[in-house]
Amino acid sequence: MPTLGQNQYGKAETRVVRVTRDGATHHLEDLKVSVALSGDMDEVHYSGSNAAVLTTDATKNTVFAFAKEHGIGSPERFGILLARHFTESQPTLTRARIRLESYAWERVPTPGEGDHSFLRDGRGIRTAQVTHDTEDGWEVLSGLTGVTVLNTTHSEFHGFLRDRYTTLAETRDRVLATDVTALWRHRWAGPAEDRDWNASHAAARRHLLDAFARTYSYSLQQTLYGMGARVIDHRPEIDEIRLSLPNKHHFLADLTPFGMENDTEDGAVYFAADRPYGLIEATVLRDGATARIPIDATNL
Ligand SMILES: O=c1[nH]c(=O)c2[nH]c(=O)[nH]c2[nH]1
Repeated sequence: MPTLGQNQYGKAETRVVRVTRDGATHHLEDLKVSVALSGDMDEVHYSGSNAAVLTTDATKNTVFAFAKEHGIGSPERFGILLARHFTESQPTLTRARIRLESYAWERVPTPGEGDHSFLRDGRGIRTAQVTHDTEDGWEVLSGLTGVTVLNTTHSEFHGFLRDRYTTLAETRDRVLATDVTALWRHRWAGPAEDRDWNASHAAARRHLLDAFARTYSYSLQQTLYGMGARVIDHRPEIDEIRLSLPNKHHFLADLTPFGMENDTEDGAVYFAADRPYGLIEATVLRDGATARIPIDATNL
């Protein structure tokens, strides 16, 4: 008889929006939550007995009930509350992994008319992944995705290997653009739903953007390392960060058929290519730390 391997189940992509009222000033939290549970699940697969199965429907209901009862606060805190609830309330559930996306809204100012209008912020999505395993303990990852950044200069690329298929021209001045996906692992220091996850996230985000902007780049790989190292150097609570950076190529448009020069010196026109794109990925680790973020965790 074939053996059942790793398995998990739960409700994926529950969208939950919480409004908190402070008089006429309202606050909005907007999440997508995916629950994946594991444990004593041999029987449901082998024989169809559901006796050990907490329904995926109940896990979805728990997301809404917890949002009302405990508030959200931050994706990390909310993920910790949910993971703890599932592993501590059901003996058959020994592992809970909660993935969260958080969508930011900024206010549309309406002086004198209350504060209840919002504009969805398009500057990327905040992510988190909380895992509680009754044997292995806790892991909290925070991250972001879809944060698009571009430098119009201070990027060169030359000196690379050449083989018979290499045609790329060397460049001393190019546009460097990417959509940042990053996931970082927090050093675990006990139950921490009350930690200031929002401040930690804001600081890590700031360091990533600052390092992207300030690195004089000879490759996107070098920029990636600079971004990760900046976070590790400045945030003692973070031991590991994995980055996935597509190279959003901007090619100089060929204007010679029109008798026009097009060079970077005095401002140029680029063709912003869509695909294919280079994809540069790496983990940056604190000295002595062990890499635990899976290599494809940033490609979900
Ligand atoms: O920053 C870059 N890294 C590469 O590895 C690469 N390869 C390439 O064609 N262009 C670039 N740019």
